Amino acid sequence: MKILIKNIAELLQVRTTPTDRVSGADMAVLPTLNNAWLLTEGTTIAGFGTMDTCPAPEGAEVIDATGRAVLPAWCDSHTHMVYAGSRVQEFVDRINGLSYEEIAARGGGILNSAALLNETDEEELYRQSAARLEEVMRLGTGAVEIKSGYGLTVQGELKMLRVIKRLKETYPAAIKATFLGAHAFPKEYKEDHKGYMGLIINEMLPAIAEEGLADYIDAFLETGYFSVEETERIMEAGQKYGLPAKIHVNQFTAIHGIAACVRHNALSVDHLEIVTDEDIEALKGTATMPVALPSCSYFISIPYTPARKMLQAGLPLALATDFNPGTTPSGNMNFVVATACIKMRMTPEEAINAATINGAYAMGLSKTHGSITTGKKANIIITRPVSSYYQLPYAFGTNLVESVIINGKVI
Ligand SMILES: N=CN[C@@H](CCC(=O)O)C(=O)O
Ligand SMILES: [Zn+2]
Repeated sequence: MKILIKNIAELLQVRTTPTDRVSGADMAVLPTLNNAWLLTEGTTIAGFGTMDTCPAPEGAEVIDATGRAVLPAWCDSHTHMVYAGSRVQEFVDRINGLSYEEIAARGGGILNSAALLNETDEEELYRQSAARLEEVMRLGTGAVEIKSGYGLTVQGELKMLRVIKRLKETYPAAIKATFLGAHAFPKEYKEDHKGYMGLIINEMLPAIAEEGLADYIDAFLETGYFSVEETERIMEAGQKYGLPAKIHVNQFTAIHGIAACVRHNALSVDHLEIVTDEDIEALKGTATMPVALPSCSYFISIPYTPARKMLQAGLPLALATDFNPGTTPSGNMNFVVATACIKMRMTPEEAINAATINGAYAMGLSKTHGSITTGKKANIIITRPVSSYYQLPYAFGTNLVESVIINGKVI
């Protein structure tokens, strides 16, 4: 199957030389073609150019994109979209004055979602999760990472990861699975960290590896959750099974966790609402991608990642949703991009780079996703008519995604 998109007003994120990620000042550059065409063939991008070179391939479906922007589908490198039910009561509790940490200290938060998940059967969990995935694909997400971490038992974690596997097999979006058994200490292990660490390392990990259910390993490195030392053990255990680390860190406190993640060659460090100069120094010149989650800052009213400071230091930055029932019940990457521009003072060019090419890097997909490049996956957003792509973050509450192509098919 071939699709020819022609008369594209602005074709964004056009990369002809291999680019795995962009950093610092380069993030302000978004290579663009005006008055362009793009051809897909099968599941990949077959070519693109300006309209004076537009081909007329036989049998191609033709889409006229007059007045529209076309860009790579979003690459959302951090989600927890496999979960049961919601935490809507905690949302109201926060409105009434409780903080995220206070709710967690009362036994709510992650443990609340874990209790519900363990009561929910796999079929129902799949049904709820598939509906979320379908929604975000319609909003332009073509590649997504999904974490476990609401099981916190061997069976619960396996159930989540099996649901992720089934989503991978069923949907055209690229999906990476991350094992997050180290998301919180279950109540019965509150005073027995060693015991839960043993369960993760000696029981969960081997069972997950046996079924080939995970691509990455994660831990919530935070005061009151997993310490630097515990997270280091988790990363080392993951390495033994070939699972690189993607770590939740610096959401509420900076406790020298980023340097530890870098030492363990983490693929990404995510959240980063609190970032010190030492953290920035630790990230410089490394292969670790910092990932900001502005919808989380928005929803639970915590600081935004200091993007300007990080880009000025020459670092790269990716943007992701953090879609989860507690801190971010939204998987909308369009809102993430807008919020990064509005609240983190990222330019539209920086935000789009962060949500495409750098997002792909943060889940090991930059060879196949994240840019308009011949041979990469045909994962494409066509917008509604816009005066320019600046309208994407500007009109922040409006859905400007008109159609989405994933793996060469209009979804
Ligand atoms: N902070 C850790 N994990 C999730 C939230 C988990 C939850 O509250 O359910 C996050 O990334 O924000
Ligand atoms: Zn998260």
